[in-house]
Amino acid sequence: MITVNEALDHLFALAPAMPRETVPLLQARGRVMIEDAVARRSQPPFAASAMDGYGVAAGAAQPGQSFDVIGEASAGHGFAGVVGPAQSVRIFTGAPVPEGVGHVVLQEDCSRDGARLTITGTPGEGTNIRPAGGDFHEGDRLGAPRRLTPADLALLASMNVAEVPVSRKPVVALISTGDELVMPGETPGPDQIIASNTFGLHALIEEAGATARLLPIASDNAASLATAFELAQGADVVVTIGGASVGDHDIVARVAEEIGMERAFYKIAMRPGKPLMAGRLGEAVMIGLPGNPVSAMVCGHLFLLPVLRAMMGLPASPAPRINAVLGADVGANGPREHYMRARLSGGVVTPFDRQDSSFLSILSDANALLVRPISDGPRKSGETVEVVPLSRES
Ligand SMILES: Nc1nc2c(c(=O)[nH]1)N[C@H]1C(S)=C(S)[C@@H](COP(=O)(O)OP(=O)(O)OC[C@H]3O[C@@H](n4cnc5c(N)ncnc54)[C@H](O)[C@@H]3O)O[C@H]1N2
Ligand code: MOO
Repeated sequence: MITVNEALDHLFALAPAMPRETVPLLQARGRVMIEDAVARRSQPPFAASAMDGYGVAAGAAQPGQSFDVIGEASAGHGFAGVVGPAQSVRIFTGAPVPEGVGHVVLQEDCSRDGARLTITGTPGEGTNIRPAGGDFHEGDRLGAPRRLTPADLALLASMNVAEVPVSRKPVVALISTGDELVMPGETPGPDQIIASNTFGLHALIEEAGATARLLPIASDNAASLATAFELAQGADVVVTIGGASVGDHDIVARVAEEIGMERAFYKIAMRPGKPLMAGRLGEAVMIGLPGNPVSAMVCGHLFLLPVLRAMMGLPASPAPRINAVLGADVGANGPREHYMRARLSGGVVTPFDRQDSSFLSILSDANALLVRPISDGPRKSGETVEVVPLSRES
């Protein structure tokens, strides 16, 4: 059996890179920008007032000083004249600062009588003026590759960049297999259960910025599975769920190979997730996930997400790990790397007692996977361990 990292390397080698496309900002959320964006203007483009108040000459903002108010500057409407040492302008937040003004005094620190202004408070040291280019300058770059966040989109808009080059979203076909499965909302027969990890994986894929295509459940026979593979044509990644193990009805590997899948690996030294398989299927990469619901989801985090990220142009790297302090004693680990469902809180990670790879209630409570290396000895509470965060602490 190969290791988790060896399996990941195989998958990165199999994964096709997505072509480039250009999208307007409103469609760019969560997309991977694959070329640097260059600011087409500076921000602010002019020295701008940060407050509502009165603009006076630098050094003139002293308690008791009086000025003639000679005009007004507001956002979108500058004051064209020059402001002399005994003069001031009414000015509002965002307005271009007129020539001659070096300080904006807050209106709370002033009293006004007609065209006469007197500083009644004590203006602070700060000038309340934002210098031109204080945020960024024309020509500054937002580096790629990066998955665009809401903040990035606001920055790009501010740079006057209206559309961005991104990688096309990978299309992932999801095939659940098994005579026992029905869809949520349907009425299962006495020996049937509801397809579940299919929906978790769908959400993981969409959250990663790819497109998930849920195909009809395939029955445990070659014809049904072959039909599902046909329906998956055109996808960049074909993911099967279940039928990966050694039972008489576990036919995914055989049927996939019959239709031309070139196997890269089968079985990894990992728990849960041992019967994972992968290979090339035409232009696509095929990933055969184990059916146990938690196994499929853990493999989704550890393999599918890194592969999708790499396909979209992000660095080919494993699921991020952090260090945490162990919150309970744990026994020795066996010959497979164990990803224990755990709760991470305040830097302390505590594995759940029940680690059955079919218990979704435990996975739902977990927000991290505690990584137990192959043949790791027993560990005491308080030792430092590695953790793969699954979601934010809550
Ligand atoms: N003799 C052996 N038996 C098993 C081994 C082994 O090494 N030797 N490995 C075990 C491990 S580990 C796993 S993991 C499972 C994986 O089996 P399959 O990938 O063949 O999955 P199935 O048998 O089809 O299903 C397993 C389990 O999961 C349920 N399932 C399947 N798909 C879904 C779905 N989409 N949603 C919800 N539940 C699903 C299915 O009903 C089964 O209960 O094999 C062990 N056996
Ligand atoms: O690897 Mo299986 O995924 O342990 O349950």
